[in-house]
Amino acid sequence: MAVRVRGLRKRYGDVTAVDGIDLDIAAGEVFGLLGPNGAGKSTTVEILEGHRRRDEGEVSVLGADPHRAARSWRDRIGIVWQTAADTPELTVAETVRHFSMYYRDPRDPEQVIDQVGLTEKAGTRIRALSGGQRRRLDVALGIVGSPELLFLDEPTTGFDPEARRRFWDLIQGLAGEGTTILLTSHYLEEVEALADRLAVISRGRIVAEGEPRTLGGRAVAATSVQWMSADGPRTVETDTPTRVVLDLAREFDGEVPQLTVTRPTLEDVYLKLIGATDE
Ligand SMILES: Nc1ncnc2c1ncn2[C@@H]1O[C@H](COP(=O)(O)OP(=O)(O)OP(=O)(O)O)[C@@H](O)[C@H]1O
Repeated sequence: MAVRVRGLRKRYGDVTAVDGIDLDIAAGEVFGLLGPNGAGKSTTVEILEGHRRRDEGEVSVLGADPHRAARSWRDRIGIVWQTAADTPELTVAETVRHFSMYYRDPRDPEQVIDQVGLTEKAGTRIRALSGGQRRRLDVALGIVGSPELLFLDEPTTGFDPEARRRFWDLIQGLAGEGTTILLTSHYLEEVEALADRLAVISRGRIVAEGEPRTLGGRAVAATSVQWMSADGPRTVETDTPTRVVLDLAREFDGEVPQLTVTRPTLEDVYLKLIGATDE
């Protein structure tokens, strides 16, 4: 296990931010943490990173308690901070090179800059980067130490669609090399594209956990079949969509006009899950 958490609790005064979380993340897994604003995602991640003290519970990250871990442990994890680089007058290349020197076994800075798509901006000062470019630099600084475990807290906020796709390729590449990744995101399609497993967290508790494909009974939920009948659009919710389509094909004697067959999206399931705990 790369990450093992049992009974994690954290309070800020009257607010219980994390209210008894259990979590297992296997080595090499990409794990997604989803939840609405204020659900407790960042608090959980910060505790796992060793940047926040917990009130209760057991936490093991790469075999150590993050709160007591040594310098050598820190070398094995990567964190994508929101605005890691505080060096506005340095260039992209200088910053990545500078950060790489903190690690025992860094990646080649030039290659990292290329991986995040900043080669053209390598000679540009940080202060002259756009918001999305800065975020890409944050990602570069998170991976330059070749971490075994990478924490990505809302990594693609502010990315344009092309940069987001490129980032997904990068993450899939890192996962392919065996990097364990804990990702939080508000973009459901991002978690669906990247995560092997995910947990939905709401009000400090995990309300569902599983593969994106099957979360919250998604794979067995009723399927919606829609088509255009002579009287207008029709929709049927069914557990046997194949049978419905076969019957329709027979009825129309061939192509069914404007036929669509849809299962609930991850977003449908997610909204239902967090809605259920809001009542
Ligand atoms: N330093 C702090 N002091 C007091 N309360 C805090 C502090 N940090 C977080 N909280 C509260 O704890 C709860 C959980 O916050 P947290 O940042 O972990 O949520 P989150 O799921 O990461 O939210 P978001 O999606 O908005 O980033 C919230 O109610 C928040 O207001």
